[in-house]
Amino acid sequence: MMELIRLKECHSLTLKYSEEVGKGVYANKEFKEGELILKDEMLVAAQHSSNKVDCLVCSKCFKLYWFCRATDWEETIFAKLCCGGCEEEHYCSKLCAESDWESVHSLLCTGQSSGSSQAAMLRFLEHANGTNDIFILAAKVISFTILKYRKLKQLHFEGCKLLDRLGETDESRFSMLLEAWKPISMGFKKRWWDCIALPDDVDPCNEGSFRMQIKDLAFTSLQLLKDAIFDNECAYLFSLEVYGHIIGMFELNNLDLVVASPVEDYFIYIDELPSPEKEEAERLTRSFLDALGDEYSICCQGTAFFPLQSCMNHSCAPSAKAFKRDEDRDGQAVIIACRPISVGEEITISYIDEDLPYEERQAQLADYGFKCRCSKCLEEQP
Ligand SMILES: C[S@@+](CC[C@H](N)C(=O)[O-])C[C@H]1O[C@@H](n2cnc3c(N)ncnc32)[C@H](O)[C@@H]1O
Repeated sequence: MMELIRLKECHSLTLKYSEEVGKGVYANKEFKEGELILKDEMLVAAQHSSNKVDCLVCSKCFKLYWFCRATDWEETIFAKLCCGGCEEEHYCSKLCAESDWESVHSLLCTGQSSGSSQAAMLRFLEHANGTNDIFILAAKVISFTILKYRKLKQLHFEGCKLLDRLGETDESRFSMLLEAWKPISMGFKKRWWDCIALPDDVDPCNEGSFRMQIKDLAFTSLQLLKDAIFDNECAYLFSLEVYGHIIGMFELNNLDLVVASPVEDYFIYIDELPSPEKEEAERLTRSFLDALGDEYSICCQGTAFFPLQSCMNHSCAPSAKAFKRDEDRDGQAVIIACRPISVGEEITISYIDEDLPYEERQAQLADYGFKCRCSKCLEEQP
């Protein structure tokens, strides 16, 4: 964990473990109110399939498409293609396309040059889109780990060519797989079917069969994924236990991906202009807004895995807020201090609307599997 913090050069933060709440993030320096604490880059992310129709974003950095400036015309045309030739993913630049291909997409692509069985991958995606698109995120985690493992293995054996691969043992392969898995292990929690909240329309006496149905759904999805990308050397990743934990990690981590539409800012800006500049600006931009249609201000919505943010615990009187500033136009998580924070203090965020009454807060937090005992709850509990 500390390695990840070092890699991200977050010298101002530290991770600690407590019996009561597990991992937590603590301040190594003082933060002023409004100061940036952390920009956490997502490891894997996916836009909700229903949101894809209304909001075109880069599949790697999640910047809104027409907001990205390409350097020249050729780049603009080239940038939008996936390296494998599928039409599912779109990119704002060649750099994003190549980086996504190398880190995740090459195994999940349904194009001609994909590294998986196209028909099997299509079956997996169809099932995920028809049931729960969290499976696509889980597939991305598995693909990320396999590709990283292969890269580590290649690097390792390039380094000891003369050994004629004698160094390749089950043990060395396993330790490379563990190394590839390390960033994901940060968010590992409970199995999906154990931690998913019971929906309101399910009678508590049917809880057992509900959880069984969820497990069966995960099993079906995993079989379809195995048909598409199974790798014998990474067989551990394809166990139902690991798959259930990966999905559970998204269920329990408060990791929404939101990238606002820049058009919203335009309206705020225009509203604040004095007359007659306001009317003039509206006249000049009306044709552009008409061309964009009614859904111009829909933001990108999805789910992402942010390794460090996933270690931040909840408080109804939080010390920090996940809050995008004007300049934060991509899918990174931005954490800002919402009051002064002293050295050694825990950085907490609120997973819910902390202004709700006590009972409602506790009910919503039950979905995350815990009863909140923060200072505000202790004060307000009946
Ligand atoms: C996003 S994770 C936070 C990191 C977590 N402590 C860990 O070890 O990975 C959310 C989980 O942390 C625990 N948690 C977070 N805030 C808590 C709190 N105020 N009280 C008790 N448990 C909490 C719950 O188990 C919750 O499902």
